[in-house]
Amino acid sequence: MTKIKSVRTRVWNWTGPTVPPQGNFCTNASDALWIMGDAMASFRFHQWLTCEVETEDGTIGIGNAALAPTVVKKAIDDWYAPLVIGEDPFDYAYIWEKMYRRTHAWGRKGIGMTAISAIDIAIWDLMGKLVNKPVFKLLGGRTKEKIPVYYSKLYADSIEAMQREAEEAASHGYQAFKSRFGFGPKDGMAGMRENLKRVEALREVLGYDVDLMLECYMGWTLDYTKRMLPKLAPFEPRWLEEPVIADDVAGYAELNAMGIVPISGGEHEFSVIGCAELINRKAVSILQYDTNRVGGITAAQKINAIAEAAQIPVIPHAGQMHNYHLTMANTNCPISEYFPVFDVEVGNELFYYIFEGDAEAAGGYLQLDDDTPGLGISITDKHLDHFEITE
Ligand SMILES: O=C(O)C(=O)C[C@@H](O)CO
Ligand SMILES: [Mg+2]
Repeated sequence: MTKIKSVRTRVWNWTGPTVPPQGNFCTNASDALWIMGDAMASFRFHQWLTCEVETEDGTIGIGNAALAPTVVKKAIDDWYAPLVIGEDPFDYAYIWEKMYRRTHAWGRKGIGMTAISAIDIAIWDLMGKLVNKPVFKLLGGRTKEKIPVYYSKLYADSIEAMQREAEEAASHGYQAFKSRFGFGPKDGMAGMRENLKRVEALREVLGYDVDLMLECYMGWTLDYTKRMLPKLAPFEPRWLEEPVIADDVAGYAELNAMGIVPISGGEHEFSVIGCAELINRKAVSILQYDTNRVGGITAAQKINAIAEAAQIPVIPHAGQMHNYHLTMANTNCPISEYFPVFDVEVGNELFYYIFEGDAEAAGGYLQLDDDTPGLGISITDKHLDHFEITE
């Protein structure tokens, strides 16, 4: 069997045009700081990491990650690549444990686990290519004719702009939509009313026969969320996402136990055991690990089994092919998040400019090809003018 001979990392720094963020476009963890600065400071993904794992026979698997790419690159180059080179990619579970355990003192959450994720995703792409099968066929196969997706954008804006965007999205056949709150604890009662007006306005144009999800991106507090939940309930949100900071697992459990609106989260949780804690403590009703942070496909598939046993649906955070393959192969993953193709804004959509082959939604669904090996993406040179690449 062919062995891994190299791991190549590149940081893709977007230098092209970006859509400037509106004020109050999305609450986030930095809102609690007394000096208000850049509204996008705690989430801007204008850099991306690609990680290519190559075997002796010249086959290349592609992985990627979007968290702190320059630091993750250094971690892979200096620490993780040497652990992987010389291994058989089909020993993926062993390789994962080797990466996890050899760096356990410092690597098990955050940067370290993101590095493991990027390599692991590349190894799955590689395995698919080596056996000429799509990754979802290695994970269990097709559990759905096609994957329903939810439209994920609707950042807070004027009521008219949000209604226009929702109507436009609905006209493309989406049956589920996720919107972002613009106001949080620092905005007091007046901000609460602004939040509620926008949810009401979205229901006004979308009606109540489709799903509406609401995202806080960790910009609220426990107290604020407790006050908001009864006010949101009449609008029948499918879930309230990441109301409080990721470390406040007790807060998630308390909010979820209120049973007013299902609480979702997990996109900032790491590893099998980290997600198992969210599940075991019933901290979330919907688990949303991010595959390129949580530990890649190897970890995600184990988490899927734990979540399924607890009957907690898994809807991975973000678009991207690795998430779609997992969703296709798991009955307990009912739907995928979908970032519409758009000019670069917060950066969620940057992967469309780095890769070719990402599935595109049509009529509210997307499809994976039974005959395309691996994840089905390649690195494109179409937008090279708009990137500064560090190797
Ligand atoms: O898509 C999500 O769930 C995110 O958290 C993305 C981020 O951009 C906040 O909206
Ligand atoms: Mg989210």
